Amino acid sequence: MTTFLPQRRPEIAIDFGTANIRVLRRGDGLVFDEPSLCCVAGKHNMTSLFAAGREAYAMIDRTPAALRIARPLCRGVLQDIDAAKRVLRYALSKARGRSRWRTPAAIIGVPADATQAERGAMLTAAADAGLGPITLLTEPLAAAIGAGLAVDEPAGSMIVECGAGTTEVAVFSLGGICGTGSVRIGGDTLNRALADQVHLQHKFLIGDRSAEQLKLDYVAHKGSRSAQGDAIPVSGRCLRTGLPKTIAIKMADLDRVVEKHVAQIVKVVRDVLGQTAPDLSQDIHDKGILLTGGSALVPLMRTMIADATGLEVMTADEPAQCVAKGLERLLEA
Ligand SMILES: Nc1ncnc2c1ncn2[C@@H]1O[C@H](COP(=O)(O)OP(=O)(O)OP(=O)(O)O)[C@@H](O)[C@H]1O
Repeated sequence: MTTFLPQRRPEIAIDFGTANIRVLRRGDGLVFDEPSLCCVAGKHNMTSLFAAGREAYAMIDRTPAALRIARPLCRGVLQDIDAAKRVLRYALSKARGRSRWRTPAAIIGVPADATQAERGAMLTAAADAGLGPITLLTEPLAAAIGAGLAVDEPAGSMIVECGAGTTEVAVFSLGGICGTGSVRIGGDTLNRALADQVHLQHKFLIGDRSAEQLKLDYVAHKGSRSAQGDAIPVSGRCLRTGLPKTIAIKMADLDRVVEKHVAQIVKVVRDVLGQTAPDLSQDIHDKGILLTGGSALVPLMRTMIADATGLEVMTADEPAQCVAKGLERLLEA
């Protein structure tokens, strides 16, 4: 695994995701895991940090005019350098503990299809936040290592890394990536699709956090044998009356939205399989496909990919932590 390591041994690694940021410290493992957003006060280039991470998450959809929620990443890549710097500085200050690092060498995960400009933006934000030499590592590779796949072997293996902003499909052999495909959709896009469904069908508005909760309730309902009824309550504002209300959303209506969402991911998986060399294909046929990332827990993900490919599809243990676990293994190597 030494092939992935930079020249100066990194002290920390960062899984900077659309939904969550996780910081790993060499020797200590995961030392920070919070939502990757911040809340800023003021306008234009006269802003100051009001809150970040978990505290800022609690403020979503509840900010007065003087405050604004800023998300560093959108669809898996950096969109707001200023917010990225603030969130990174906050995460590093929390992760530092009693360590005395100054400009620590770091590994940061990025999507495999990130452009040079997107990689450059991440390097700039990280350097401005006080990080030293930075090595960018593709997230699917980190996820595969974290999930325990033998990526160094001369045999093909495939993962689907299902994040909040992006979903990446990758085939590995001999420590390298032999094929990739991606679609810039993920858990956040699904939340929006669910909120749109509620809006269109019920003339009812729900906020970002309610949409996330609706999705998590749907997942829990699907997974629970004892779940009662075929509807999930959601709170928001009725557009007909303008009043706050709680309504019930039928599971069948949510099934249709999730199915449409997962179908886009299934298409990418099939495309990548269609471009994979025959021997690697055979290996994947023997080993199956592994799902990683928090959105791997979306119920139809496993079954729809299995049905469309005829392959065994497994979900990694603690899928949301796979990138962080892979980065930790590289830090300790
Ligand atoms: N039980 C669950 N069922 C479905 N989705 C879930 C569950 N738990 C978490 N998620 C979703 O997983 C996503 C977060 O996963 P993860 O932390 O892997 O993404 P990320 O690294 O922030 O995103 P990206 O890699 O796209 O930048 C969120 O969209 C969240 O709603």
